[in-house]
Amino acid sequence: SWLWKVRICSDETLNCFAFRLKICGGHPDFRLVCIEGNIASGKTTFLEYFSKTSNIEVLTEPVSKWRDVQGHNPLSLMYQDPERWGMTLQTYVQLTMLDRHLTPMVSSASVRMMERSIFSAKYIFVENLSRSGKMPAVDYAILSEWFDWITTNISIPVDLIVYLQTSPQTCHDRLKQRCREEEKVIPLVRRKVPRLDTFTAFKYLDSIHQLHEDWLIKQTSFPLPAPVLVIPADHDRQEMQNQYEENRDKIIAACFT
Ligand SMILES: Nc1ncnc2c1ncn2[C@@H]1O[C@H](COP(=O)(O)OP(=O)(O)O)[C@@H](O)[C@H]1O
Ligand SMILES: Nc1nc2c(ncn2[C@H]2C[C@H](O)[C@@H](COP(=O)(O)O)O2)c(=O)[nH]1
Repeated sequence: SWLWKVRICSDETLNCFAFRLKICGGHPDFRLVCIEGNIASGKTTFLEYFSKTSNIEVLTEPVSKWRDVQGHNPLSLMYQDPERWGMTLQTYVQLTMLDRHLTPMVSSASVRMMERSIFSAKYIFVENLSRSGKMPAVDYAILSEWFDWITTNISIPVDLIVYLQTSPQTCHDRLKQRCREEEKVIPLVRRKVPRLDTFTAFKYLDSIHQLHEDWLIKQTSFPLPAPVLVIPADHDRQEMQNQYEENRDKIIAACFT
């Protein structure tokens, strides 16, 4: 029996055990709040504000990984040719968002705020590529099987979704202001051209907006992994900080009910 005890305590067994625990969802000792919203709706700004709170740990979207994976930029490739590169980007988004969900806390905080989720990657962005005819059915089917396997076999607890609800016009204006390199291929003016642009910004932002509304407000499209707290986010910076403060206690309380 001592040999069995030695085997149980051997490193590879413990590592394997820890891995299984991680995959099978050992109960995390923190609450997770996913901050959802359209492109340029103010999620990063929201997280920057709450990152100053001692009891909250913040995880932003791994956009830097999508812009540089071993020297490749799948985000840029997708914007330039979504039919060819949509699957490539979404496969990597799904991997990196799963990694985000499973990343252990690095602090003693009891609440983690995470920018978006593996759920919005699938229910918003993959769905948008598919519905706009920019993702072949076979790609959509394979991504969906991957997503279903992951969410069936791996525990991915979410305690609250905060939805920063904006109008597409507000996001359009802020996107121009931010001016991210890869997004420059999105024509930021409503162009009247005979053929449809790959990404006519306003149409793109409006589609992404509608998918958020269907999922988080009307609740007619996909299941919700957690309750939703809606924060109107079209206001200016100062008013948004007031909104953040007015909702701070509500956010924390919702995590522990
Ligand atoms: N309330 C606001 N009013 C005006 N500009 C804002 C506001 N919140 C954020 N911004 C600006 O809009 C752009 C997008 O904000 P960001 O927080 O990066 O959005 P997201 O993370 O949702 O893409 C940034 O340039 C940011 O400085
Ligand atoms: N095709 C996808 N694009 C995505 C996804 N998640 C984010 N994004 C894009 C949208 C923006 O260009 C950029 C960062 O998003 P912000 O909302 O922070 O501006 O990445 C996705 O799953 N698929």
